[in-house]
Amino acid sequence: MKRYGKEIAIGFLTVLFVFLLYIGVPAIPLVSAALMAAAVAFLAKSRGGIAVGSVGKKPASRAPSYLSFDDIGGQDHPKRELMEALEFMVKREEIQKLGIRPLKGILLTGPPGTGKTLLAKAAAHHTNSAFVSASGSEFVEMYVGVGAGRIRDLFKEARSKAVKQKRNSAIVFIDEIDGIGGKRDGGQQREYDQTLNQLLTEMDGIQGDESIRILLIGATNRKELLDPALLRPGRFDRHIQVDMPDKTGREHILRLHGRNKPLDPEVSLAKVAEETFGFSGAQLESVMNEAAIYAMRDTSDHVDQTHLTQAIDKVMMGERMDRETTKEERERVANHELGHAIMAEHVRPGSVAQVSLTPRGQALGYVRHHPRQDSYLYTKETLEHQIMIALGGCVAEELIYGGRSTGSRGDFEQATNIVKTMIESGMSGLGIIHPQALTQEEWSRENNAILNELIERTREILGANKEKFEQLLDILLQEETLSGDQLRACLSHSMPRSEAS
Ligand SMILES: Nc1ncnc2c1ncn2[C@@H]1O[C@H](COP(=O)(O)OP(=O)(O)OP(=O)(O)O)[C@@H](O)[C@H]1O
Ligand SMILES: [Zn+2]
Repeated sequence: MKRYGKEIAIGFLTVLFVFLLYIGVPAIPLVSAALMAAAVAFLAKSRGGIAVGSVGKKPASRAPSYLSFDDIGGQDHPKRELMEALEFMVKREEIQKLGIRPLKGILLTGPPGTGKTLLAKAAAHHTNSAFVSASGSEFVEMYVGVGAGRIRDLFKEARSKAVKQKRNSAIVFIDEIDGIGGKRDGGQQREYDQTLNQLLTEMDGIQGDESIRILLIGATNRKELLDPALLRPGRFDRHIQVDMPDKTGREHILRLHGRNKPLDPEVSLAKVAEETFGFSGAQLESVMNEAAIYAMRDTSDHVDQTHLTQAIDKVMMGERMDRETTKEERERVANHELGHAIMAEHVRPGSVAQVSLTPRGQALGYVRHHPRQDSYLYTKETLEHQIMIALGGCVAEELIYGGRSTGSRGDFEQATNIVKTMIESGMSGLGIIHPQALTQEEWSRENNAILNELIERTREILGANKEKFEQLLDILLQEETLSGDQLRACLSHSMPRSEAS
């Protein structure tokens, strides 16, 4: 009915327009023409939801204002667990009849950028709940009492938003909840206590029979820091682990973020997934975005595989820098990187993809390894090999220049992290231990023992290959990059110098 009304209105205006023209009133046609235009605009708008200004243009594909579980890549396990837990909210009456205590809190734990916030938003959509959120980091510097007030307001806001949106439930999401519910010791203790107490009070106040059901979802990447009071039954009842995506998950995430981009038909996202071992969802989103930026720089209207490869490097290593380096610096960096690369080929033949002297981000050079298989278990041998690859840079500098430089800081950090894993996994001389039972001194003694032995082994291997450094250095300095195949060709047989270039 309504729609016909508009058609009739237009018809009427048209007749009026022609009539006015016919009787020859000169000023009026202008007015009626304007009226006509307005009517047409109104009609177009009411039909397609598109304003006249954009008729003819391709309507921008607008993202829906909600986020569903289908918009989250990978993470099948956390998604399933979360949906199961949410049944408690959906099937309220059954739960009440059976006298089951209402689910009050779900804790999502896992590394940054893995989609915890997305999961919380999808949970709100799935249960048709209002959604409010805050971050624990907001609370850290607050004056006494302010934090507690903010928590109270947050829950109040959740209830009133649900009423306004005519929903009968609300989800309160607190990211970095360790900022509020951190263990009660150290510094700003009084404020922590008040804020945390308020949060506990709010949680305890959640009833199963309220007209607006509240669910608290917390996220943290440091669960061990949380106050045990938060983890007691009746508070955060469910803990869901959200991990880094595996290869299939990575491909799924890449596909989701590629939906709004013109990808070249030849693009293989499976390959990108393979090469992005260890990337979080947030980093994968970044890869897709950066690839599109590279396509724009190339004035290409498609994102192709080389754009994606460039984007992986950028997200992994940072933007390519035009840094002025001296000849001596470049040589040292080249030898350092060759140390990593030769060591890598020694312990994992075929693993080096490329050695590069292009400064990126903080690094003056880098070695790109072929993607590894996703693996979740590491043997002592693999961990030792990883440490030796990390130490290869500094050992090479020692062999060639007789000393280290500051360029190995990151390598040492990586090496000591792996040593920590080894000690904690009972692979050290200390046997199976509880890590917290070790004193600082015992830690560093064991750490040094392991590292010194591995430095020695690295030195032996690289020392035996010393002449290869000279041969490879020339190519690397000249070409700025050295492919894995070039490296392997040189290592497998003693290449005369002339063949190297
Ligand atoms: N599984 C995923 N599927 C699709 N996109 C993802 C996924 N994980 C992360 N992202 C992308 O990364 C961004 C950040 O993710 P999100 O904020 O959910 O991570 P988080 O785990 O909450 O991280 P933090 O702990 O840093 O808050 C998202 O907006 C999205 O673009
Ligand atoms: Zn290094």
